[in-house]
Amino acid sequence: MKRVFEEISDDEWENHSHSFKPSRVLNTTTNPTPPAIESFAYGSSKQNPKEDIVFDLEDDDEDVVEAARPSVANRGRRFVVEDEESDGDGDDGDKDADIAQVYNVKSSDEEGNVEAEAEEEEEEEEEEEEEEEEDVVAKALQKCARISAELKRNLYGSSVTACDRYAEVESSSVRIVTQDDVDAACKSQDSDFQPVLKPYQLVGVNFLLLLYQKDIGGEPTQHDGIPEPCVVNFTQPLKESDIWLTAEKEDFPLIDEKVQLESNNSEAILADEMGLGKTIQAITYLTLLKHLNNDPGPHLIVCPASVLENWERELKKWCPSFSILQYHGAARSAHSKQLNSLAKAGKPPPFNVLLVCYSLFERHSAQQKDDRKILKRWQWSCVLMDEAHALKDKSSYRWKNLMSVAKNANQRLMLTGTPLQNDLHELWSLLEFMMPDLFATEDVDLKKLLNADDMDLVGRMKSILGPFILRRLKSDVMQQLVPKIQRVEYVVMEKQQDDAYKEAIEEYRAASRARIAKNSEINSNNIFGVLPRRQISNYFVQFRKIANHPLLVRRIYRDEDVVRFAKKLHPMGVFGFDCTLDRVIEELKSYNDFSVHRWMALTLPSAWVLRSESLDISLFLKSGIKQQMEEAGIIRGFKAHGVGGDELCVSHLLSADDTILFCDTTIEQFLHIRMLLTCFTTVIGLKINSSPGIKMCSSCKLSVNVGALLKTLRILLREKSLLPFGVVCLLLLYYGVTDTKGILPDKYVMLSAKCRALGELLPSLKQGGHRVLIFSQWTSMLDILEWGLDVIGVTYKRLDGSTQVTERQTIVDTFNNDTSIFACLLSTRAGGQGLNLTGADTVIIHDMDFNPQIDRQAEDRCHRIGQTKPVTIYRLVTKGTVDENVYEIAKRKLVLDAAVLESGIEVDNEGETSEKTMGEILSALLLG
Ligand SMILES: Nc1ncnc2c1ncn2[C@@H]1O[C@H](COP(=O)(O)OP(=O)(O)OP(=O)(O)O)[C@@H](O)[C@H]1O
Repeated sequence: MKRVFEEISDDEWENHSHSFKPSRVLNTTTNPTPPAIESFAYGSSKQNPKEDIVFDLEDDDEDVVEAARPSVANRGRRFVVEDEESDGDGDDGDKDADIAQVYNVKSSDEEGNVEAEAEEEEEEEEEEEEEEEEDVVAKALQKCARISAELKRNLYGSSVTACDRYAEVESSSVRIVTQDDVDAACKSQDSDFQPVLKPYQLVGVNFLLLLYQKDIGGEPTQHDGIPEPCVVNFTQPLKESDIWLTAEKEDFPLIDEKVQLESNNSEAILADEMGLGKTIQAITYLTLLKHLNNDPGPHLIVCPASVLENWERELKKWCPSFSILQYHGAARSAHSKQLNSLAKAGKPPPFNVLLVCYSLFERHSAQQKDDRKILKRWQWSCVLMDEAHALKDKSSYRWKNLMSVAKNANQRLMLTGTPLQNDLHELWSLLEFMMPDLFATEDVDLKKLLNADDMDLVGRMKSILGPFILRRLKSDVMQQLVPKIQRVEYVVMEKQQDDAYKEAIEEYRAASRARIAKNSEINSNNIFGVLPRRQISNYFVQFRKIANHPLLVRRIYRDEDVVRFAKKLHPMGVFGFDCTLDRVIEELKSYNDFSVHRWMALTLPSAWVLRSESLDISLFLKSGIKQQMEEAGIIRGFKAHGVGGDELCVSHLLSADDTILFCDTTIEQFLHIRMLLTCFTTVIGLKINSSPGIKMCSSCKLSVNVGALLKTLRILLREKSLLPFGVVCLLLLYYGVTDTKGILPDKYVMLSAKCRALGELLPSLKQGGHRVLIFSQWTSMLDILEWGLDVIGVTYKRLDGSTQVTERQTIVDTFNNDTSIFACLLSTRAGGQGLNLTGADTVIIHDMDFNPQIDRQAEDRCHRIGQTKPVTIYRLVTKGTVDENVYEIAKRKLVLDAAVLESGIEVDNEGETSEKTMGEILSALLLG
């Protein structure tokens, strides 16, 4: 089945409510058999007897077909009736009548019969549809099984009967390249770097090269003529004749649709466990393609923003001959025009590798559409997707838009340490992306068809997919890997937090009861019958927040306080001078205690604490800028003192009488100010919505008057020093508030059991010479944790989704290299994947996810190649809260994972099944 993968249309875009539908299956205890989806992880343990059956079938396609067909044993009654009837006379024409007769016999009155007939017809139609849909799956598996069998013969040669996966194959018998070839391909005259692959990495590179040689992923008919597996002379370079598509690749011709449709593809998933060096294997592979096959690309590498810099760095190191272009942020703006005109003119791209982020495929802006248009004009040799589990949802914009670019590539290569999501249909999404011709299912509801409990199906898929996917575990390949110790710290709430939790239970219980009282037909045992879905999710999140920190809800600041603060903030235009008082009150009322506190603290004139990579107090003091600012009347009574080398405390910036007005702003000045504000917010880590600087500037309508300030600004801009920017930005935010009432004292940060636990744990870890990564799913929690770490008195860095992409690698490097920094705060989403943070040897999962694989990704930021110390993982669980439920579910899932091997993950907080689980927990909590 051929699919046309095109850019999402405007209509389609409009109709989508969510780009990424979260979906995670959390297997509950109702299923006694561990779902074996993770057995796709290609473990050697043969848990499923069917595996062997399928494996033996490769010499007999018909049997493969049979094996690939979904089991009918558990289908509904109609199938039984139909089978019996067809057995009788085999006449399809009589079938409906016969079925009706069957139902008539069961029915007692005529009317009922008519209804039953109608229902039956409907059922029949549905079942037929279902059957057709099942057929789509069966057919896809059947096609894939043929190719798989062929590929196994080619890949495993004589080992075929004994091997289920490439990793098991005696590596010497299927090698194309050796370390010598790698040396020759990766060497550079300008560098002393010795690119030495570990033995299993060499196997990985050979695997990719073998698949490159073989033709997979196209229509089966194209594979009938698969050449006999070559007797590989492993040290010889590949010959032109061994490779397909080399002819079309010359001079990077623009896409010829005809050629593309007929071309063969090579696809693979490299799924080694996190930290085993997938990046390096993939880069070496691309280098070898150039070295041995004269295939210089162009290659497109798509990855999460956090690892963009790392990719560029590793590419430069392992493949110095490649020219690389990072197409993101400032580099994007600098190059888009040039790339566009080259692409339009049919000229080859000026790079071997283009590095882009997934975000380029997620939005519908004109800019991103234009970017994708450019990408579509070139014929890519390899489109490589890092952390490819990002493509688990085939209905997402990301999947569709990326496919519209990748469909024409000669090869789609996926890297993921967690190839399997919790659902088979998510794995299918990956496979369909990799091999759309084989796995396309159009609108079939895969969720319905791909049941993870169907061991038969799981076994078949596992065996069929074996040759396309290579996965090794750390325990398999790295005997010397440092141990990973898991610890769970149960923490106990003290009165204030406990009260907050109990109050929430009472409030939500009362709300639920009120709804039950209103409607007597409600099923009062099931929360889904009582509360709307969104409410269930909201309540659950509130419980989780309180379990993490009571300041994450508003309980301390009463409505009167909020109104009082609003009256203070309103004249300052904190939310924009256009904003009415009522609107400010409304806004503040929606804030949690911590946010209200922070807003009040930010409007105070004293004791601003700045923290930044670029802050250098001595530079500031020496530069003469301070003096200029004082002379210009911009600062007065400036006092600075360093804390931990990179903090600056500025007090008494201005007296309340000094007014800083901005009026008659020119565009240029406005842009400067906006830049400064953005800079300021970065410097002190202030978060106001997602793009703080912009929001503040556009809404504040700052008017400019302070000529001296602007003069100084110009000086500062010339100096290109970030520090004074931060200081000046402080001035911009100065509104003359002197009332410190309402600010929470430091002891409040220790209100949570988890922060108190950190208060004990962190100093002792520091004393023991350990360094720590602290993960939370919520950036608001990270904000509180920053406060907590300040109070505890340890140094730290922070990385989350709001961290500039260009800053992320610097933060990683600084943390890894500067041992005076004790901790790194990370959001699980932005910091949990791809990063190398081996500078730490301890991971604290502050709040766990339902899905333990998300946390495992986070753990492996420091448990990876390069780690020399044993790694300890702490999970914090607040006793007597939903935290315990989340942990129990995650633990159960981990046991299942262990039973069937490793699995994969994507970060999603509100998947369907977690919704179901939330419902179960809340039913017990509120209705029990
Ligand atoms: N052969 C090697 N020689 C030296 N360093 C290596 C080698 N292989 C991997 N590394 C280093 O090991 C670290 C982990 O590698 P990499 O980031 O490629 O792992 P990964 O499998 O992609 O992990 P993840 O799934 O977490 O993204 C990196 O710092 C990398 O430079």
